[in-house]
Amino acid sequence: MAEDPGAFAEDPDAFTIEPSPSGRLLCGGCAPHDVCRLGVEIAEARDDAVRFEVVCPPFWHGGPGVAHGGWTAAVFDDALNIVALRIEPRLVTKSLAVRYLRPVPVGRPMDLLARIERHSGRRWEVSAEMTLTGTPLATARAELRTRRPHHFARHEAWLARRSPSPNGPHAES
Ligand SMILES: CCCCC/C=C\C/C=C\C/C=C\C/C=C\CCCC(=O)SCCNC(=O)CCNC(=O)[C@H](O)C(C)(C)COP(=O)(O)OP(=O)(O)OC[C@H]1O[C@@H](n2cnc3c(N)ncnc32)[C@H](O)[C@@H]1OP(=O)(O)O
Repeated sequence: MAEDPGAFAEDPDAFTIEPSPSGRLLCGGCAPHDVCRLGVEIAEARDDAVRFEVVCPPFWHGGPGVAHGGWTAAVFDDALNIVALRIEPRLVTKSLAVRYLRPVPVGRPMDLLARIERHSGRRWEVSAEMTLTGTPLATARAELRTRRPHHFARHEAWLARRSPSPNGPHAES
């Protein structure tokens, strides 16, 4: 079915990123808590790079004293977006590749440096490294996209067409 963005009564994409009461840039799930529940804090920001202090909370442990790999990936997703969000507020992650080099400890402050590698049009290439006392634990690369207008409204319209119907689920593609 053709999509007409002009047909959307309301554009959820119009939301703006406002710093939380404590000045943090937080995603939708953490904004009401005024704290990043992944344990990510900006330590230092430059034009094309941001340094973070990250600590894996105990409830994200995978093995004994060791972070779940999904925590590491989520932290990279967060940091890699934040480094570009400072220039372009309308981003989504298109791909994310993580290399797990050593186990990541729970409850230990670590350093994460994220940088913009390349930017052209809607395409952003970003990279990051997580270290403990200078030793790399994990690295990541991601490709981000500047969202097209009406990205979230388009998603909602697509989802609405997936609603169960009397003729059975997924009757319309
Ligand atoms: C969940 C979003 C969160 C955004 C958060 C931003 C700020 C938050 C504020 C403060 C936060 C502070 C720190 C931020 C920390 C973290 C940020 C996390 C960022 C994320 O973790 S972000 C979630 C994961 N990442 C996605 O969720 C992307 C899903 N991936 C796509 O969205 C597209 O893939 C895209 C845009 C990457 C490439 O798209 P493109 O434009 O280059 O290519 P194209 O147009 O050809 O689309 C290809 C096929 O996707 C269909 N398609 C496209 N857009 C659509 C839409 N809106 N609705 C329904 N279908 C859609 C087309 O219809 C076509 O389908 P088909 O092949 O069947 O024709």
